[in-house]
Amino acid sequence: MRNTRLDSIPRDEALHQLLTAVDFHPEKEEVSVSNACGRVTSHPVIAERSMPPHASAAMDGIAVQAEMLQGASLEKPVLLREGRDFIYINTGDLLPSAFDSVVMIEKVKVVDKDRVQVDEPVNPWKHVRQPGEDVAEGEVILSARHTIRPVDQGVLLAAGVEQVSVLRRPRVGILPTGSEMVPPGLPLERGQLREFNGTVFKSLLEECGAEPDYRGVVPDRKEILSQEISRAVDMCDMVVVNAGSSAGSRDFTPKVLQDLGDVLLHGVATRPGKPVVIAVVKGKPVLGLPGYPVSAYLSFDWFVRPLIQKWYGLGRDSVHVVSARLNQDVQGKMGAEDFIRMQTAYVNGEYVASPLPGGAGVTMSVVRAASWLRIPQDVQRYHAGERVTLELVKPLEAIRKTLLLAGCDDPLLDWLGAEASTCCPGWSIQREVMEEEEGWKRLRNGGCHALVVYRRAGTPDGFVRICIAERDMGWITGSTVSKPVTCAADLLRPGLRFINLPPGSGIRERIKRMLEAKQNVGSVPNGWERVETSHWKAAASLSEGTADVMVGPYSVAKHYGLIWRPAWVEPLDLIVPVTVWEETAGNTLKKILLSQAFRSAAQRLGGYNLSQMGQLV
Ligand SMILES: Nc1nc2c(c(=O)[nH]1)N[C@H]1C(S)=C(S)[C@@H](COP(=O)(O)OP(=O)(O)OC[C@H]3O[C@@H](n4cnc5c(N)ncnc54)[C@H](O)[C@@H]3O)O[C@H]1N2
Ligand code: MOO
Repeated sequence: MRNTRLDSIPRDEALHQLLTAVDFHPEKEEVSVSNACGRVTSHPVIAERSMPPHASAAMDGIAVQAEMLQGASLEKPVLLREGRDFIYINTGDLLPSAFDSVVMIEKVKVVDKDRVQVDEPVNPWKHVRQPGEDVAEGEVILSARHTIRPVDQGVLLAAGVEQVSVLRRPRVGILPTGSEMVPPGLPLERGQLREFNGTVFKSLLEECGAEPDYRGVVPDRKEILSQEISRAVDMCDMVVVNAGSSAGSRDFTPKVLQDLGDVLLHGVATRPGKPVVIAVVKGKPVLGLPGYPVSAYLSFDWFVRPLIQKWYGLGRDSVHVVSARLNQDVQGKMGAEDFIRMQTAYVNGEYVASPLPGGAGVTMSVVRAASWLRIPQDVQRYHAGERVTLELVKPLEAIRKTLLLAGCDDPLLDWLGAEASTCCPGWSIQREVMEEEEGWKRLRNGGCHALVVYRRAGTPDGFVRICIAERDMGWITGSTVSKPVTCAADLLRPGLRFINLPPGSGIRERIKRMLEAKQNVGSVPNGWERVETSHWKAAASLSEGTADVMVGPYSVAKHYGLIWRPAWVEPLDLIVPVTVWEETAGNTLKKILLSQAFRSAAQRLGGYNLSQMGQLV
């Protein structure tokens, strides 16, 4: 029987239950300091030797007895003979016991092969590093439970420590489940999916100092899952089972864990990430994390990372936040804590943010996110214009170098972003697809740096218009259509499944006008309300045969090998406020638009006239 009722335990409470149910006593092991980066010390570490071990020169020059230079002046310089009164010495050299100070070479006047002259006195121990100046034998150099960093490796070696006692790394079993999942490197057949959460977990585990044990994909068979979890529990200190944690007919993880040990809870009050199972088997934590990649990623952070911190007895990581103004309303779900992936940029001296589209299956939303907006369980909605606290994923410096473009979609704009960092190091471009009217509002409110439009009309005062390219738009059909589509009226052909761009997109308006001009007032193609947010995504549906026809740029048709018939040519312009255009952000845009890399990308994509690229129009 399936379990269709999930708990709704607040995340903090779920974590508390997990952390109080398990106890770790990691063994200690000795590792060589050169391999100790990232390891956690088991004891305080004491310096075994002083650094420097002996008095040594801190500057290049001559070693002298300070006494000899007493009273030296311009009028009465002191003459010194090499070997008797001084020796030449270099930074770091041992200071022979006959000397107590160093005179910098700049202050030494060479008289002849054996003699030098110095015309000022020197204090005893001047420019001499005393034994133990850096670290003295017996000093505590690192505390217990300290994560060793590169600089710590340096001090350990300096202090004569070659082997350091660290806590054993927890071995964490990774068990991706699903008969349709295929590990990286093996060919995929239709109906199969690439298993990638396992790799994400593996790297996250390495990042937090654990030893991942990727145990391969477990098929959807209850007995096998049970066997594999048991084995993993025997071999590892903790186990992460991925997918099969929800209410599907093949979601066996909760049941299997119940049979093998104690299930503490099944279901946390979060979106995404709800179907988490937390269990203890033979005293070891076993977590069933949801399969959707965003949910998997988040729930790893909520539960696995703190477990590893508990293993080592480390404190929790601090979260860096920024306060930003919301570009639009953001809706949470009743009774759950929401985690929204946010685009974040710095426009006209202010941080602004908008939610990224996509559900828990859209990994790209996490890839693109600069920050997270956490909506607590008791908040339902944040409003446009409201200031919210965002948890940073990218450093503020990267956010300050992010150009946010609103407006229409085109594959060429992906390449504007793709080439941004090549011609302007550190810079990136984020886009938000929206209708022109909405885009103008956004631009005027300072919610983005620039607006991409497909119509060339008058440019209001205070803005400049730059041509990106002219694009060839056409009627695109896939292999499901035998007779090509060559005009708007053809879209009405019975049986054709059209795929559209979101309301407000230029294509919608133009097709409507074209149909009206042909006396087709009120008729729309079958599938008019079926929407994809980008030309790429619409073309992917045509290529897979789940839609028959779309209207879009030549570039996507070419990429997918779809049939393309010309419909119209339109400009792709960028509207930028003068205040932005004349600042660093505007200069960066200019540089990318005029770069050879961007031009070459447009030529590769095909279907663009580049004669005015990057010019004010
Ligand atoms: N009737 C209900 N259906 C679902 C519910 C629910 O409460 N009632 N919850 C939904 C939510 S929320 C989530 S999250 C998913 C998670 O379910 P599972 O943990 O059982 O995951 P699967 O269904 O096996 O996988 C879903 C999906 O995730 C991708 N996936 C899975 N494993 C991997 C992997 N190792 N690497 C990459 N991608 C993976 C894949 O696209 C799967 O199709 O359930 C909803 N359903
Ligand atoms: O819990 Mo699911 O992870 O909401 O998407």
